[in-house]
Amino acid sequence: MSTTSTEEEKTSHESGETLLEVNDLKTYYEDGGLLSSNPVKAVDGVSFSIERGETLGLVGESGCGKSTLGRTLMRLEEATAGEVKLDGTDITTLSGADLKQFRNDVQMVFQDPDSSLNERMTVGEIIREPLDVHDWKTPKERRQRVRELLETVGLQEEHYYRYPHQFSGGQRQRIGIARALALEPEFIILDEPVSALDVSVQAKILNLLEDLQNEFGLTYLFIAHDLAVVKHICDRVAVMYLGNIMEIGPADEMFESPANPYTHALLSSIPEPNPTAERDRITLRGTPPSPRDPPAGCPFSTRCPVKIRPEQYRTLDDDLWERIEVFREVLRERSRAEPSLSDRVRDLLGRETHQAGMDETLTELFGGLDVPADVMDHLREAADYAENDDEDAARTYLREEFGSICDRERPDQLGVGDRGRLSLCHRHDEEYEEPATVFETLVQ
Ligand SMILES: Nc1ncnc2c1ncn2[C@@H]1O[C@H](COP(=O)(O)OP(=O)(O)OP(=O)(O)O)[C@@H](O)[C@H]1O
Repeated sequence: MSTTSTEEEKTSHESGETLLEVNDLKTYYEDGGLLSSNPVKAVDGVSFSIERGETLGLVGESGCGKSTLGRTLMRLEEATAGEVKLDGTDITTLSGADLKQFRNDVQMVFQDPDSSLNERMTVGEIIREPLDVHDWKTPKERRQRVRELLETVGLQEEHYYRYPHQFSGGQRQRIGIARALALEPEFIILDEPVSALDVSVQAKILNLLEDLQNEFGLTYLFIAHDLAVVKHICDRVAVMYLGNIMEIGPADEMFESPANPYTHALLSSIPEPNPTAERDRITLRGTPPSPRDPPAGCPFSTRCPVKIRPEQYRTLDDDLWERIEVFREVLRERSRAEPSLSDRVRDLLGRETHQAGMDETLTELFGGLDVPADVMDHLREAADYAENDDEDAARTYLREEFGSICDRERPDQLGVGDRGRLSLCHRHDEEYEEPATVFETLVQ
C-alpha cells in the first residue's frame, strides 16, 4: 500500500500547487436547548486538499454533511475544530480586513437559483451587489464589469434591467454564477449547482462552468448527489458518509474500481445506462446512524456488507450473520425512536412495554434458521436487556460478542493504488481481505 501519487498520471486540471488544505475539520451543531443533548456531528474530522485549477467532487447521501462542509469552508458556519488553509493561511480564525479579503477570494453558487436571487433587485443590481459591498473601483466601472459578466455567462446586456422572475431556471443559475465571478475569486464552491435544472439545461451549465474554469484558472469544490454529473466534471472525487470522507481519489479510477465498501454501495445504486450490462446492486440494511450518535468504530460499520467478522464467527452461515446484524440494527433504531403512544400508555399503567416485541423479533429474525446454541444464548441475553428497556446494554453486549475491529476502532485513511487514492477502511490493512474480493464472494 502506498500513499504517494505519480506525477505523470495526473489529470489535466491539476497544477501540482495546493490551494486549499483541510486538516481534521469538525463542525458540530449544538442544540442550545434546555435538554443538553449530544451535538450533531455534521462534519466529523475530515482532511483533504485541492490543487489550484482542479475540480474536486463531494458526493454522498442527503444529510451526510456535504453542505455543512462547504459552508464551513466559506466561513458561513464556524468550525468546531481543525484547520482550513487557503493559500497557506488558516481561514477559520480570520477577522476584520483579512476576512473581507477572504470573502473576495472564495464564492459559493447555490442549488436553488430561485431562492438565492433577490426577486426585488434587477439582474444588474444582483450581480453588482458584491462589487458595491466591497467598494470595487468606481460605480461606472462596476456597471461595465456587470455588462462583461453578463456576456461571460452567456446572457445579454439588455438583461441588466430585467428581474429574476423573467428568466428560466438555467438563466437564473447563470445570474448566480455571474454574481459569484464578480470579484474574480480563486475558489468557487458549487453546492448542487445543476440539481434543480432540467437535464438538457444541466449540460449547458456544466459546459459553462468548465469553460469558465479554463478561462480564469478557477478551482472548484463541486457538491452533488448525482454521481453521473460528478463523473463528467470532476478531476477527483471525495465520498462522504456520516461526516467523514470515506474515499477520495481520481474520478476515473474511483468509478472504475471503487475501493471503499461505501463507495461500492453508492456506485451500485446508479442505474446502468446499458440495460444488458450486468451490475449487482448492493442493498444496504437499515438507515444511516444519527450524526448525534455515530458508531464508535468505522462510521459505515453498522451497514457495511463486508464488515470484518470476529475470528470465531468467520465460518458462521452468511444468512445467520446478516440476521444478527439486522438484530443489532433493530436495537439501534429502538434506542433512537421515541416510545410509541401505546408504549407510553402501557408504561403509565405500569405494564411491561417491550416484552412482546422482543420475543416476536427473535422469532421473526431467527425462526427459520439453524442457530447454534451458544449464538442463541447471546441473542437471548441481549433481548433480555432490551425487554428491560435497556437497549444500550443490549447493544453493548452484542457489540462485545459479535463486534470486530470495525465496531471498535476508527480506521485510518489508507493508500490504495499509486495515484494518491485514500480509503477509510480496515480491510485495506494487509491482515484482511480487500473489500472488492469479499464483494465478489458475496455476489456469487
Ligand atoms: N443548522 C443546523 N442545526 C442543526 N443540525 C443541522 C443544521 N444544518 C444541518 N444539520 C444537520 O447536519 C447534518 C448534515 O447536514 P448537511 O445539510 O450538511 O448534509 P448534506 O449532505 O448537505 O444534505 P443535503 O444533500 O440534504 O443538503 C444533518 O444531520 C442535518 O440534519
